[in-house]
Amino acid sequence: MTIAQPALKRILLKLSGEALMGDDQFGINRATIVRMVEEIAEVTRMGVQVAVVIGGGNIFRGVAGGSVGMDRATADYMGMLATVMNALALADAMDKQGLTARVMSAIAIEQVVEPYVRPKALQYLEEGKVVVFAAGTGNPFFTTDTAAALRGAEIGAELVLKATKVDGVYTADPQKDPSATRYAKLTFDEAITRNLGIMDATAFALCRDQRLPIRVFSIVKSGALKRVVMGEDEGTLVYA
Ligand SMILES: Nc1ncnc2c1ncn2[C@@H]1O[C@H](COP(=O)(O)OP(=O)(O)O)[C@@H](O)[C@H]1O
Ligand SMILES: O=c1ccn([C@@H]2O[C@H](COP(=O)(O)OP(=O)(O)O)[C@@H](O)[C@H]2O)c(=O)[nH]1
Repeated sequence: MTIAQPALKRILLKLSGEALMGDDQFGINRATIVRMVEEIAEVTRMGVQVAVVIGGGNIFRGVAGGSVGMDRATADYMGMLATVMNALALADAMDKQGLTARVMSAIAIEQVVEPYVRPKALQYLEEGKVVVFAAGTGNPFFTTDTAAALRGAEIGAELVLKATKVDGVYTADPQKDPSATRYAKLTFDEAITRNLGIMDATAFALCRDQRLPIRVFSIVKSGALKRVVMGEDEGTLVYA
């Protein structure tokens, strides 16, 4: 009997902050995080190297009211700090489930997390550790989706996997337009010219230029991460 091998060796998984909320209104839902970590552990055991970029929307949108009228860059730094909190929670859950996780932050907070140093991140991945990239790109006016594209390119990931609440890229936002239909695949140029709001244009453009494909899939659907890693058709593929 031949055992099926994963189709991918190194992946960059983008988890939106909102995905960590589960059914809660904001914050981190423990059951949701535990389930996600189980899925990550499963593919790691198959020998896939996993790096994660975590969002901050679940915490940041909870405090965003207080940022109304604030300087944009200052509010963005608050958003980046929110991703550090999520990264710590995620890494803690990973350690509890037998994975070895390392958080690397794009902003220096040295008493709390180690700084992002690319060769160190590559070393951890080679060692089978899960690297959680926190604080996005470290720059205001960007998003964690762009951070996923950037770090994905930097570590030589074969694919960026965007795990989100919807199960792919639709002709319009499916949460607002029930008649929207899902693409099985589409090019970056199509995604950008059609202004599809699933990811920002900066992230799409970076992946397009680096020829780094993105697969958008549902975080709610159990086993989806493994199916993507096995090369099965799950969600939507965006390619150059
Ligand atoms: N064309 C589209 N196809 C799929 N989802 C879309 C589209 N346009 C907007 N969206 C929205 O983008 C969201 C996915 O982005 P994500 O980063 O997970 O969420 P957020 O930006 O709210 O944190 C989905 O929840 C969906 O409602
Ligand atoms: O490189 C980055 C990444 C994130 N952010 C800020 O952090 C917030 C949270 O990130 P994001 O919205 O991407 O999280 P998600 O939607 O994935 O939960 C953003 O709104 C930005 O304010 C930023 O300024 N630069």
